Amino acid sequence: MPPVVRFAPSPTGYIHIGNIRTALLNWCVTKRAGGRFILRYDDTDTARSRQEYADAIAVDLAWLGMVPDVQARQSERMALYDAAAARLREAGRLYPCYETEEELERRRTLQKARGLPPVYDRAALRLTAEQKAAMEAEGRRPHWRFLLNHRIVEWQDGVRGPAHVDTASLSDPVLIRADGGYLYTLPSVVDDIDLGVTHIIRGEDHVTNTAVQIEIFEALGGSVPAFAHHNLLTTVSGEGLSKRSGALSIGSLREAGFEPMAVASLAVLTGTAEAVRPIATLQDLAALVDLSRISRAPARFDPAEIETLNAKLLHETAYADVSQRLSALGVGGGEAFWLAVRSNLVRLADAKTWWDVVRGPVAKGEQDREFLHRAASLLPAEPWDENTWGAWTQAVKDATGAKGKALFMPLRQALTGLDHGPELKALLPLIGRERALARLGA
Ligand SMILES: Nc1ncnc2c1ncn2[C@@H]1O[C@H](COP(=O)(O)OP(=O)(O)OP(=O)(O)O)[C@@H](O)[C@H]1O
Repeated sequence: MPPVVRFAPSPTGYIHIGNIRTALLNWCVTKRAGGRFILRYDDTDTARSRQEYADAIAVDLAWLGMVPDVQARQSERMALYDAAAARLREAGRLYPCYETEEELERRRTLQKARGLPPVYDRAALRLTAEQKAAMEAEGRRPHWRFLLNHRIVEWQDGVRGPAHVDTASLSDPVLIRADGGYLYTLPSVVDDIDLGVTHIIRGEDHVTNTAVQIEIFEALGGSVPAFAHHNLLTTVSGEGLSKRSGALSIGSLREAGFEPMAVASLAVLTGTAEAVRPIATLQDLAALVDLSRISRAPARFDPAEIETLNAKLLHETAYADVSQRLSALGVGGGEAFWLAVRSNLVRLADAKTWWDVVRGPVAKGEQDREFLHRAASLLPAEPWDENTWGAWTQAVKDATGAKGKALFMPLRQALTGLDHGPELKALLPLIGRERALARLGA
């Protein structure tokens, strides 16, 4: 059976490189096996979720080449969660609690003072019907906790190998808040069952959730998917990433002019046993993904590496793959120009700078006018090709005795206005005889 995976961000900010690592790993695992990819907006937190963020997530995924097969929004699926909550209540697995946050905090402080773990003591289970009625009459509204089975929950983790959590060490999780709103835990399981999710690949921030959710899958009679928890990406200084801070957002990397595959390669290969390098397509990247070779330690993400990777990727990119974007930038010169400049680019937009150099005007610095006049008089007739530069500079060398840097640098500076840049044997035919003569001051 082909896999069904989901990427389930909360639309509470712009997704960052860490979130996209999760999305890409899911995409790679499912698409190479002919499976489906669900984009599910976990937007039960109505105060913080925004349509604008949901739209931006879809744009970010599409930019990286991920178009979901199915989209779902939790805010539209409340009836399913209500039905599941009713079933858990009937089964005695969901119970009302009336403690306020302050009461709970006081109890936790006491537990810690006695050297006990700050785990919820299930006091609400001992409330009588009268006590509950009295609290309701006072206007207190319950929140609802899931009754854990207090057992060792085990699973074979795709990244971490055999994994287990003793749910006796956990507080019964709150599934429904006093205002009736659902926390993430229950809707996620209900949707995974309803949408037929077979593999859950997510960050290791969810390991404890997994133990709880496996108990909920079982309580609802759903089949438990395979789980894999990958390491998280951090900043270079080791800090976590958050949608709320906006740091390293996919949108900002796109606006900075990076190639989607440079971003994708770095997001997926960082913190794995694979060497970090630019991979040309998602398909090729998918073939490299091996969940069991993802490191257990958090992986530092260095934005400076994107520049290196982006440059390497462009250096190997074929003209056909960028011709439309070059036209949109106002860059001409066809394939010959692309091949001449691509190894000098860090970002695609840099091509425009070199195109401006070809077209001119170029900056005029200090010039040895006599030398340049001599060189101009030796310029061969067109048509020019890759051999023109070599033949011409040989002629200039023979005539003037200049060699090495003394020969090439004045010519480069006069022809391009710069002391560095693409190889002149490729650039000279694009500049052409007329412009070359003018730049040499002839
Ligand atoms: N730094 C990270 N590195 C790798 N994966 C991450 C990172 N942060 C979150 N994820 C993963 O991204 C997915 C979407 O998570 P979620 O929407 O909760 O994002 P978040 O960045 O953790 O949230 P927020 O900043 O809004 O609290 C989850 O599977 C989560 O494990």
